[in-house]
Amino acid sequence: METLVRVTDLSRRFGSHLALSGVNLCLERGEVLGLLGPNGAGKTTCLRLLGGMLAPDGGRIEIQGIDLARRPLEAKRHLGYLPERPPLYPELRVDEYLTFCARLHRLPRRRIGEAIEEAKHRCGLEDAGRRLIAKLSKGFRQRLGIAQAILHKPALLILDEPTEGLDPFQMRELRGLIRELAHDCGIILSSHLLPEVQAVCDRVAILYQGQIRFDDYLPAEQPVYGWRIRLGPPSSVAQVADLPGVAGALALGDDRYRVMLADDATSADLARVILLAGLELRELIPDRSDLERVFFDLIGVEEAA
Ligand SMILES: Nc1ncnc2c1ncn2[C@@H]1O[C@H](COP(=O)(O)OP(=O)(O)OP(=O)(O)O)[C@@H](O)[C@H]1O
Repeated sequence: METLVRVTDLSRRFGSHLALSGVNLCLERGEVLGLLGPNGAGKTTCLRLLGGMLAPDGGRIEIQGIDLARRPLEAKRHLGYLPERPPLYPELRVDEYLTFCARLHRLPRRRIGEAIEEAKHRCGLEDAGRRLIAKLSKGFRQRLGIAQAILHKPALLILDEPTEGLDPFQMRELRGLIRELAHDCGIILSSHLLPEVQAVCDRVAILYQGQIRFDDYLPAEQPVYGWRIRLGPPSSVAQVADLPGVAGALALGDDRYRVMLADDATSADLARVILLAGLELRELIPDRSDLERVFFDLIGVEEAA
């Protein structure tokens, strides 16, 4: 494993407001890390610090072992950054814009043409070179934003809310691209959507009020979505498992059960068959993974408030 990024005890204030405090993170090559949190949690601040756009008040960032504060130019050579709003010039054509970015990345002149073709190919922009940026769809603009970030083949790619504002089809395409890019670099992306992070990331760090509250790998397989029920006594796991639409049941004690539904069954179906079987339904709640529990405890409550 090659550690691309190591963040230690990072903090940043804006006036009296502590936007980020005591953040520790690391990222290995090949990993996609999702920074998940509600609006104002500190995601953009964290990514801007990682990208060297903002200086921290405390802590340390190392990119491929290079201290970003001490050797910024050297460290930044290893990173590509897509801000929340891609820095595009609508009056330029795609090739013109990428040539401009290649110069900013200080690519040698003789390598620019080849680097642009490769970045366009990876981002599905092969036929877009002559198109005016003003005329590109939102999905293509995001692709172009990513193309400018990977021109110089960085080891670390930072993507701030990359799928924000895309339609479901564009989102799926961009997720595929992110997974593919992760074959040869490490990626940190931010999102405020749990399913988004679950769909594309290997690991998730939940940021809330400027602090990391959860940091763990996601299971390779999506957790099977289940339900927890509590019935009136007496009841048995066999009664629950035999209900139509129930694929499996596990007794949790005190007439509580974890229930897996067959593919097309819903929680409303479950409630109906329980009542039809003459059982008393006292509780029916979604069975969440640890990640979902943390996320909904912190963020679900916040958003509902
Ligand atoms: N330049 C700034 N000046 C003052 N306060 C700022 C600045 N940038 C961010 N903040 C504050 O820091 C906190 C974290 O903001 P940040 O943009 O990092 O959150 P976020 O998680 O990216 O939110 P969003 O999902 O809305 O983009 C917020 O309270 C925000 O108002």
